[in-house]
Order: sequence, then structure tokens, then C-alpha cells
Amino acid sequence: MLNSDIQALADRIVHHHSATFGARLHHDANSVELVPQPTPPAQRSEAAYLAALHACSQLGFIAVDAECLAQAWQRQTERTQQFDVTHWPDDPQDFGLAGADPAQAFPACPRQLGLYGVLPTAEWVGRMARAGVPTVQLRFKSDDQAAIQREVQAAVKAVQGTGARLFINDHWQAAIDAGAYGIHVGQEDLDALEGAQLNAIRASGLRLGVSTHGYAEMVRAHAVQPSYIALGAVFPTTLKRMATAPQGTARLQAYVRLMQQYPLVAIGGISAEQFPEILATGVGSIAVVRALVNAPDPDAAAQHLSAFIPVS
Ligand SMILES: Cc1ncc(COP(=O)(O)OP(=O)(O)O)c(N)n1
Ligand SMILES: Cc1nc(C(=O)O)sc1CCOP(=O)(O)O
Ligand SMILES: [Mg+2]
Repeated sequence: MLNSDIQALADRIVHHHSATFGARLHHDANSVELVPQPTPPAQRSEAAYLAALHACSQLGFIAVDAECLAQAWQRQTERTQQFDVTHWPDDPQDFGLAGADPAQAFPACPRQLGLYGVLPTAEWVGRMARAGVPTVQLRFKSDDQAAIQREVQAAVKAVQGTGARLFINDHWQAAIDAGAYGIHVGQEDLDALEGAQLNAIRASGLRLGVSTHGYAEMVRAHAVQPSYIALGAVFPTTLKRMATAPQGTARLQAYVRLMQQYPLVAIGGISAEQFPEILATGVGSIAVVRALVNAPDPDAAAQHLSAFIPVS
């Protein structure tokens, strides 16, 4: 049970931010309600922390994200010496995101990666690169090591001469061996990597992209200082099951404010109609699968969607 003062603070946070974070996703065809979550057990006893833990849970943040936000709200209150209900935490230092060792960072990649095609085969990678997609990823799902090596090598060959940057999803050793531009890993992949393996990727000079689905995962990703951070799933997608509900554009906007030190990629259920609202959040790239692969004319879709997003 919260005491009445803390409950009152929590109510003020919810009242002030529910129009932003408690609202339905701004995507009529696929609207999803962000449902209140149970408040997780408290780790601290300060008022700002307790109120924010409860309020963020009410606003639909899962336990690990509510905890992260509550810690940040407490740090913000201590740092500014006031509890400002209007100011949703967005300062990296309040999330423990300041002061990393630059020598441990992965190589930089451009902030504006532009349209980012996530593609199932080397053939698709080559086709979309030739159609002008500036950033492509081979997302080849297989346990057959020989097939993986073949496909990764074919993808590297397929982008030669096109200027496209090629990331390889999951298969980091094959990506290093074949000389890809970069590697993309999910949170589970990151957790499974041993220190020596992460060091090997860093030493290879390949760029590293990391998936995230909320505050706790962004903090986890920051610990390895990747080249870019992917923020998903913005809208519902049929291609992957995820523990978190789709984030929506309001959360995406808050994540972009917090993670400005990284190139940012939005992913998940994004089609041409949503490009303007996604770009307005400040991300430098939009990653899509179906908007290219399921398009009636994928080459025309590649050209049309690429033209929306600046590349650097
Ligand atoms: C640009 C980009 N963002 C996120 C993902 C998802 O990667 P991951 O979490 O590793 O899941 P799988 O794609 O392997 O199912 C991605 N591939 N690309
Ligand atoms: C592969 C993938 N990863 C996601 C994440 O949020 O991590 S969403 C996603 C699928 C994106 O496909 P589409 O553009 O067709 O919805
Ligand atoms: Mg993966």
C-alpha cells in the first residue's frame, strides 16, 4: 500500500503524462491499448522513486522499465533539487548513461543510416541494394553453418559496387570472416556473447547494432557502446514475438530524446504512411521488412521509401 502523499504524487505523474504514454498507439489500423502493469516490488524508499514506480506501471511500462524510470525520476529530483511532475526523465545522466570509456566503444556509423532493409536472403540483399536502399541487413534464419557461411558471403558480394552498408543479423563470426560492414544482435544474442567474443567483434572493426524494446534494454545496450541502437517494435509486427507491447510514437519520441548520443533506427510494423511521423521523432533510420519484401513492386518501393529519408 502506498501512503497517501506518495499516492498523490503518483496520481499527479499519471495525470500529467497519461495523454502521452497511456494513450493508444497513433496507428488506427493496428491500435493497441497500453494496459496498466502491476507495480513491481520497490528497491528504494524515497518518495519520488516510489511514486514514479507506481505511476510508470500505471502508464503501462513493464516492471524492468518502470524500475529504470523510477530510478531516473529519483536521480532527476536529487540533481535538480525539486520534484518536477511535468519533466519526464530524459537526461542520460539520470539513467546512468554518462561517463562511458570511449576506448571501449564500437566504431561509429553515420547518424542517418537512411532506409534500412532487413532482408531474408542474399538475393534480396543484392536486389534492394541495387534498387538504392542505403543500408541493408541479411536476416537469414538457419542453424546450418555451411548455409550460413554461403549466404553471408553471397550477401557481402551482392552489395559490392552498390554503396550499400551491409549488416549481418546474428551470425557475427561469419560476418567478420566475410568482411561485412557490421553486425546486428538482439538482447538475447548480446547476453549470450562472452567478453572475449565481444572483444573479437570490437577488434574486427565491424560496426555493431543492438535491438532494444524499452528503457532497461537501452541501458543494457549502452553498456557495450554499440555503433547504433534499434528501437522497436514501434507498431505491431507479424514477424517476431516480443515480450513488450508495441511502443508507439510517444515512447519512441522519449527514447530518442534520451539516446541522442547514438544513431537510432526505428523498426517494427512501419509502412510508408507512418514514415513522416516516425522521422519527426528524430530517428536517423527506419528499418522495414514487409514494406519492401511484400510490396507489389519491391524495387519501386525501395526507391519510393529511400527518397523519404536523408542519408549521411
Ligand atoms: C534494425 C534491426 N532492429 C532490430 C532487429 C531485431 O533483431 P533481433 O532482436 O536480433 O531479432 P531477430 O531479427 O534476430 O529475430 C533487427 N533484426 N534489425
Ligand atoms: C525483425 C524485427 N525486429 C523487431 C524489433 O522490434 O526488434 S520488429 C521486426 C520485424 C520488422 O518487420 P516489419 O517491418 O515487416 O514489421
Ligand atoms: Mg538476432
